[in-house]
Amino acid sequence: MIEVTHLSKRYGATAAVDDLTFAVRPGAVTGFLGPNGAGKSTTIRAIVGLDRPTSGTATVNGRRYADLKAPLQEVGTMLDGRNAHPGRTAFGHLMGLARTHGMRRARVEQVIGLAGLESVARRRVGGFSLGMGQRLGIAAALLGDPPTLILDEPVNGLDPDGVRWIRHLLRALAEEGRTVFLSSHLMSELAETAGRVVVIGRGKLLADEDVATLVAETARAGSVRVRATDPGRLAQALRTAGAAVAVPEPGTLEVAGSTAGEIGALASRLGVTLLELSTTSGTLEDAYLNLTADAVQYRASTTTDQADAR
Ligand SMILES: Nc1ncnc2c1ncn2[C@@H]1O[C@H](COP(=O)(O)OP(=O)(O)OP(=O)(O)O)[C@@H](O)[C@H]1O
Repeated sequence: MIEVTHLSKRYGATAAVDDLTFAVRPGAVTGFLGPNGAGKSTTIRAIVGLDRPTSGTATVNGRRYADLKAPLQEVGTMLDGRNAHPGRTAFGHLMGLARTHGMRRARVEQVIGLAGLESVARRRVGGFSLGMGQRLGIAAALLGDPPTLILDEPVNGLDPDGVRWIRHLLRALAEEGRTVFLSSHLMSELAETAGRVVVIGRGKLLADEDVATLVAETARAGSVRVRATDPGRLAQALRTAGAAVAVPEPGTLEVAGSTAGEIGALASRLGVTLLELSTTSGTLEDAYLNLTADAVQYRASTTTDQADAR
């Protein structure tokens, strides 16, 4: 379990992380989302002891990272896929890590298999594609067979096959009872992988929820697209019934606050023939953009304010 409690980190006048509190539990993949500059990397660096918080704490299984006896066996991290020496082979890089942490060659072979690196294990890391570098970073994170994994933007640079691979791997690791925490600035990347999401903006917590709850909330906020023989009459009746009706193009209605079934029944009562009736549920991406809209706007207006002040 990862626990972040009243965590704040300031860089001069910038509050990169501002009184952030959340917990990441085992047995699920938890996504860590926020727009660029929201404070995700700063939070992760505080969790793994690379940044000293201005105030508050970040612990893994109740202890600060610096106090962990065998960090590699307790927390697997991937903060930057490209931290291996370019002149080394993938195998050499992993073997070096394994030796300094008292791990056996068999484990190195195992993680090379898990990360799908068999065919390139003897090649120099300097010639690796971004995706291969990410796989190597994940292999290194898994080396100590840790119960907790923290991955900063692991999907970055992976092709569709790689994305599918990492989704399966992370879900399987969570199903084994591990704590899996990964950051992204794209909801779409996480929606199919994570069971839970922690969303931040401007260093503050915006949401800490099950993805299923977010999906349900988003679906409720969806709308119904309607084309009908007498759209004007149908629109009026819908408005009278309390629905919000927009007309995106002549003859087409966009209805919120009424289900497709209710609209169908109403049209039938009015004797209006429906030509189209389709539900458009809001996407998780929409929910995320709504959540973070203020954070992004704030950043944009701050830049403008600064420009105006000059
Ligand atoms: N070492 C530093 N010195 C000064 N400011 C910093 C430093 N590191 C981060 N910041 C600032 O803190 C804020 C949060 O940055 P952080 O990198 O944690 O965000 P992020 O959510 O990881 O963003 P991204 O998705 O772009 O990686 C930003 O305004 C950033 O400019």
